[in-house]
Amino acid sequence: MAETAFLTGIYAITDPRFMADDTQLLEKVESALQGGLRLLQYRDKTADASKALRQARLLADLCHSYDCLLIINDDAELARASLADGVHLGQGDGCLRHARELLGTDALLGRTCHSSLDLAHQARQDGADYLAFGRCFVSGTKPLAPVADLGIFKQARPLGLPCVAIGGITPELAGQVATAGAHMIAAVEGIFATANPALAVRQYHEACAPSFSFNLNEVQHDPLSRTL
Ligand SMILES: Cc1ncc(COP(=O)(O)OP(=O)(O)O)c(N)n1
Ligand SMILES: Cc1ncsc1CCOP(=O)(O)O
Ligand SMILES: [Mg+2]
Repeated sequence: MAETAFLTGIYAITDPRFMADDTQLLEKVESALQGGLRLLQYRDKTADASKALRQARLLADLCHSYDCLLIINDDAELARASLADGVHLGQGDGCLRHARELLGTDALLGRTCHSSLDLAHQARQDGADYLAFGRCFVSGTKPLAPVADLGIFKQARPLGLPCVAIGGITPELAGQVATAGAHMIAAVEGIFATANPALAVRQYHEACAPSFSFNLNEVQHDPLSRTL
């Protein structure tokens, strides 16, 4: 039977604090994939260009063998060179239109909007495929990120784009974030600081799945909403 794919679910983000070398990176990510992860971001603010390219290529191969999409943080050129599926750009990371020109119409482009509907409108106009709001809670990974109230997800609904929640979201807190209207839950520590990323991904899914299916009704533009 034909299946339909949507930009929804758990969005895991790598962090070199929890995967010290290539072997640990691949082991931790493969565990998350075995738990059902279908969206991963490669994020390493400390990597030099050669490490970033090597690891992004390794992750692209691994993710694609599990039908998982790979997004690269900050760097559209790295996304192109590693055959990743898209790029996540914050407000200081360059222009979405340039990323679209570089990566093409099929690429997934994500934009950080903090807690701002104005930034969200701008991102949609510039061609974003999803919007990210946060941090939602206290985050050890990015403690100084601007705070977003969970009310932002209802306010962003009329934009018709899939919305990601990020920042301090544990499996215990994930249910309320999904109920608030997020389509995706992004997490670093909640998945990769644990000894068992597969279990963590399953716990997030259990907490969020019913709300995720409900929230999808509102999405007008989802680049993945196609029949496979
Ligand atoms: C899914 C997702 N949402 C937000 C961010 C943060 O991006 P940015 O504001 O550019 O901050 P850094 O991650 O670059 O520190 C993200 N990476 N992913
Ligand atoms: C990159 C980023 N942007 C806002 S909060 C955050 C960190 C998310 O990590 P964690 O899930 O460990 O709080
Ligand atoms: Mg960034």
